[in-house]
Amino acid sequence: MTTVKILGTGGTIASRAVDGHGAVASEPVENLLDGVDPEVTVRSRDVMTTGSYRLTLRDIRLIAESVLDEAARPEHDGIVVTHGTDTMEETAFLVDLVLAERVPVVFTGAQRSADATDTDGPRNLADAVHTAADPRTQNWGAVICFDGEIRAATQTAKMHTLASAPFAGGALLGRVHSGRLSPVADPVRRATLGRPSAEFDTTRVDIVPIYPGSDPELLDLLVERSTQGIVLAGTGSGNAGAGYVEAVQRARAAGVVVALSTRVPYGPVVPIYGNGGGVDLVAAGAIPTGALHPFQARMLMALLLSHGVREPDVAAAFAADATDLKPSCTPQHPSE
Ligand SMILES: NC(=O)C[C@H](N)C(=O)O
Repeated sequence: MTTVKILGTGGTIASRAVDGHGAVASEPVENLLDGVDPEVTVRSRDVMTTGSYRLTLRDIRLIAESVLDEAARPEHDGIVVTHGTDTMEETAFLVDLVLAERVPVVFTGAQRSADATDTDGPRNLADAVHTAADPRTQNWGAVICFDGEIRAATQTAKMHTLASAPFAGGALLGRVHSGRLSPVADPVRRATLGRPSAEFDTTRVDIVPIYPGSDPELLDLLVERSTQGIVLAGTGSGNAGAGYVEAVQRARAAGVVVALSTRVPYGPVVPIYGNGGGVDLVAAGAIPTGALHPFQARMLMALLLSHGVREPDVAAAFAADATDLKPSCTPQHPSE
């Protein structure tokens, strides 16, 4: 019989209203298993029970370690992680970076609490278990399964605060409905990185959004606060206004690694513009993050820096995401 391990971490799928305090993650994962396919042997345990907006890098490392430990056990065909949607893209991406095993790791959650009459949690969890149990998902890495869609963790982001299908961006690998999984594509996976150590917990990488009138001296303040890395969420294809090129140069001179991402949800960073734009920022030492959005770029940079990786190897790691011409998946059914 197929065996799936479910790791609970909290999120809306595990939340109930607490009088006057809003919804709070409180349900152990074993209370959420009602809709799961009885044909699959399910084992479950809680790693933590919290809203994902509260997660620290340490928490994310502990979740990733639990996943890797379970994935290494030969009795498991797949792993499911229940997780809040707010930062699911960070945890799922970190797991994808470090997962060497072939077992799929399927993240899911809910947009409506466990005590809502129309909660979407049970269906999402049932879909996630089907996905993890299906032999065709072996070697898919970490994926996000939500509202019937299965997406590669890489490049996926929460794009809607309330919608029942909040995730988009990453490659669509398959669809699952009523216990039937239809694969669409296989992900193109990057080389596996070493698992995070305790060093990861305190590796400081900050994100700086660029907007009209934003102050480049924020970079200097972060350098003063001993940041180790800065990800710029640039405008458009990766640009910034007056003063940022010099601020990047100062940060680089202080030994801080700077990456250039974009605040735009879709499309890669491509140095096109001068006069302080992407061409000048890259010349000043900012590493383009390709199609990785700022929050996943931050996770990759934090993992690399915590492993002691220094430039130019950080730049080489980002080069894997550096072009939209490289497909992030190979279609199984080109017509879909
Ligand atoms: N839908 C959710 O799970 C959102 C929740 N605030 C969380 O991330 O924990």
